[in-house]
Amino acid sequence: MSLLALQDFSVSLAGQPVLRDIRLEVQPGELVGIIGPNGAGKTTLMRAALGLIPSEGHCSLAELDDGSRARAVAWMPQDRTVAWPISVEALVMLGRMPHRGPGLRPSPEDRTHVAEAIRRVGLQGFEHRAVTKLSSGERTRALIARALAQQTSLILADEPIAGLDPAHQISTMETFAALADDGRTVMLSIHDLGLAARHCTRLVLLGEQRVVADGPPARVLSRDNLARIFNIEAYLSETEYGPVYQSLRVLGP
Ligand SMILES: Nc1ncnc2c1ncn2[C@@H]1O[C@H](COP(=O)(O)OP(=O)(O)OP(=O)(O)O)[C@@H](O)[C@H]1O
Repeated sequence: MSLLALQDFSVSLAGQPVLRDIRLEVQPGELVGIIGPNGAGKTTLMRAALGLIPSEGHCSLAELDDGSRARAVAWMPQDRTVAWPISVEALVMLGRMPHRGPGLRPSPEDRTHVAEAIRRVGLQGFEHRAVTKLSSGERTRALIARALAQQTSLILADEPIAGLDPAHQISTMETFAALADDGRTVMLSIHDLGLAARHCTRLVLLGEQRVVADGPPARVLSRDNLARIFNIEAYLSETEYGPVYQSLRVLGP
């Protein structure tokens, strides 16, 4: 059974339709990249699926009560603001909140998950640094660690690799791929179509308020889809490293 299933799912913002009749079912073991031009509705799709903004139609997550949803789904928003100067360790520990009662001290298991999440994003040695004193990429990685520490079946992440250096973009995508290999599900929005093609098991292309294409990266990143939705021509080839993609040129004015 899929944890995330959307049917006849529509969202309007300020009276304007943004997404119409979305049908999307995500299975365990998938690393799903949500792609589409600026304004296509990637953030809106994830926020509405989480119930953060109103929607119409069916969303399986809406059937969960708040506590169950917090134990089932981790959310990493695009806004990386952390208002308080708490330590990296304390920020990542917030990911454990759904697993223990309010006011209870972290268990050894909580501490293990936090340490492991910090290790996975390469922030060992930063545990006691205030989050407000991190670089923007380091703060992004701390927020990814918070989502990892939550130990959920599903992670939704809004442009998690934006602003990361190349090595950390790759290692973050590899971390998500490893989670998917373990039977968890990761759905992320992403503008880097090269990394999307290389690491995602499935791409969902949003455009014209709908799902334009949904499937393996090579099929979704077709010449026609790239021209019609992104207005670009690109190079895409299957290589010994997997699919290699490069945007080449804008097609029209
Ligand atoms: N609060 C809001 N009120 C009205 N319209 C909004 C609001 N938030 C977003 N929109 C509009 O909804 C559409 C989808 O926005 P959304 O942020 O989901 O796009 P996106 O695909 O995530 O874009 P980007 O790639 O730029 O992050 C856009 O046209 C945007 O202008």
